[in-house]
Amino acid sequence: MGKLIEGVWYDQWYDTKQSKGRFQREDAGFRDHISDDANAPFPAESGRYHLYVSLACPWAHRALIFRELKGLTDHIDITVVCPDMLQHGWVFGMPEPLYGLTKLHQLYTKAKPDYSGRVTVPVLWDKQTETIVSNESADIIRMFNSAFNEITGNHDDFYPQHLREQIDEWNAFIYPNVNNGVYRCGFATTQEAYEDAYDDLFAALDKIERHLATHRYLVGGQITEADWRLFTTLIRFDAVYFGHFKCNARRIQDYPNLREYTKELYQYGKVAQTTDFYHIKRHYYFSHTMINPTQVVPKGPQLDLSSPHQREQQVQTSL
Ligand SMILES: N[C@@H](CCC(=O)N[C@@H](CS)C(=O)NCC(=O)O)C(=O)O
Repeated sequence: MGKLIEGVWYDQWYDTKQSKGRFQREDAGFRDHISDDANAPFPAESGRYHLYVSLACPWAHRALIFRELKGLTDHIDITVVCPDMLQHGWVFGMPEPLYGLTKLHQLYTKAKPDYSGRVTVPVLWDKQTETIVSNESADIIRMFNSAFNEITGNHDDFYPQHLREQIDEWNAFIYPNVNNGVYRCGFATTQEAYEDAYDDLFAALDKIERHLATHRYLVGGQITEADWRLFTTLIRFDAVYFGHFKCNARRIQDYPNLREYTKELYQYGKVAQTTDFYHIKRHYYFSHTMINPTQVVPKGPQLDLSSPHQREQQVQTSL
């Protein structure tokens, strides 16, 4: 694990000394946008963009899910990095297809030779101008949601105008407390920082559990972006965050509504095929050697994600 400083790679762990042991996620460095306007700098075009992902990473998983749901698999190719992220950061098992690079940080310096910052997935690459359009999953899923609609003919909308305010509210609550909340637990280097993050996380999950007792989804009776953003953390929770990140007040299995909701989303469309528990467990347990120095990866837990979910009955009985 490391970062680029003025284009040079340094192998270093997150610095939590300045923040009293608290993990603080860096903002993404590339924030451009693909648009459905043909004259935009990055216009939507079939075959022009390439997505670099890790199957382990919850942020990259959002992008993979939207690529599937929005019918983009024939229009945007992907490269999957190795689950092991060690001294070189994210690396490719085989040289990646566009330039034969072996490490993801080489792609960042190809886009910006003096880049400073962390080298993260997902990365949305423009083959034409040979640069990174965006390495921010929150932006990438918005682009996938609408920019390619004319090309794919898929007009499913996970961020509909009339629900935007409520979706944004849930996102603003779920990001610090849940999505990043599990990392705030796992990467904390002081007891106090860990306990604060843990309390925030379980207060948030308890609140979402109560909400899901009377609402099938987070917002508006339909699956939205807010659900998919929550899902990629929930699906990793029992396998990784509960043990490895010490998020162990309760498992998702112990929350009846969250458990069935997670199953419903997992069973939706081709979402199960975007979820890879080998990569998920291997990445976290093998890469974070300061948390798990033996690099032993647990065999369990055994999860039942495929039995029919009970969401209809659950929501009806509590109304
Ligand atoms: N804000 C980014 C965060 C992405 C992110 O932090 N990805 C992690 C993988 S789960 C990563 O690549 N970490 C490498 C590092 O921090 O060095 C997004 O949502 O796209």
